[in-house]
Amino acid sequence: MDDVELAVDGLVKRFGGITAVDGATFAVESGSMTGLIGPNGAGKSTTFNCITGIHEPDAGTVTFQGEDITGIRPYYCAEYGLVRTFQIAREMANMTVLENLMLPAKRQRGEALWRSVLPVARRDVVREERELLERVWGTLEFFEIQHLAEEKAGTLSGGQRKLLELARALMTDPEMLLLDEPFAGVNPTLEKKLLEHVHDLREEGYTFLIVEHDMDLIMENCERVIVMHQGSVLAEGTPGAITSNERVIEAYLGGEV
Ligand SMILES: Nc1ncnc2c1ncn2[C@@H]1O[C@H](COP(=O)(O)OP(=O)(O)OP(=O)(O)O)[C@@H](O)[C@H]1O
Repeated sequence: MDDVELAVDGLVKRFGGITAVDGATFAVESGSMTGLIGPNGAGKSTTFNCITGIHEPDAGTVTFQGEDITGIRPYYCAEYGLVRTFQIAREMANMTVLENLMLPAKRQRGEALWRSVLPVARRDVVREERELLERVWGTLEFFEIQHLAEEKAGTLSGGQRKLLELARALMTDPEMLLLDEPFAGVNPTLEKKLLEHVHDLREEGYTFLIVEHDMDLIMENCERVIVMHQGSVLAEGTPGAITSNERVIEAYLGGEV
């Protein structure tokens, strides 16, 4: 692998008696679009949560751009440039699309913290707000959802919400995005659009790791695929190699999907 963006090594996460992730080891190449697949309960979401600081792993390491980020809190993880998309939570649903995009960008700047201790000229605040709004509108335009700016997030369709989730993640200025089922419940037209956006962003240099149950979608759009099974990595390779891998076929035909 030329340039490793993210490396997960011997990751373990237990919940009481359940070992959700059991020694997962894999690497994601910079600028790649990599799929993380596996039968239900394979440990994909828990792996995402351990990488992005939502869960603290019981063992193993997470290295991002050569730095050990194991166990750091989600906020710091985003500061490093590594973010995962989140479903729009209930409190976000009552906010407009515009407000939903303003919030992560403001948080990223640690606004409240430094403003409370440093005197800031009013014109700087105004300039920053203007720049932020320009970024928000740029992002809305990129995703072609300007017309939804004043809509409450809770009123959006499933597909529009997925666009908003991706847009929100982008507002934190990431370098790598972890997408957990970004296409679930999205109609084919919006799915195509969403995929185009992801490919455009990839061409700009973003790295993607995507958990998705739609196997065809992963195989058609990712250049590398990691297969998890029972908490560890069963296989890793190109879509062609994965599709014909006997162990992968067995894991999927084991009646778990
Ligand atoms: N917070 C938790 N508490 C207890 N057990 C959990 C918790 N989170 C996950 N698990 C268990 O860990 C295992 C792995 O779950 P995980 O959600 O990571 O798998 P997954 O591959 O993402 O599955 P799916 O494709 O169904 O979303 C499952 O047995 C699950 O029940």
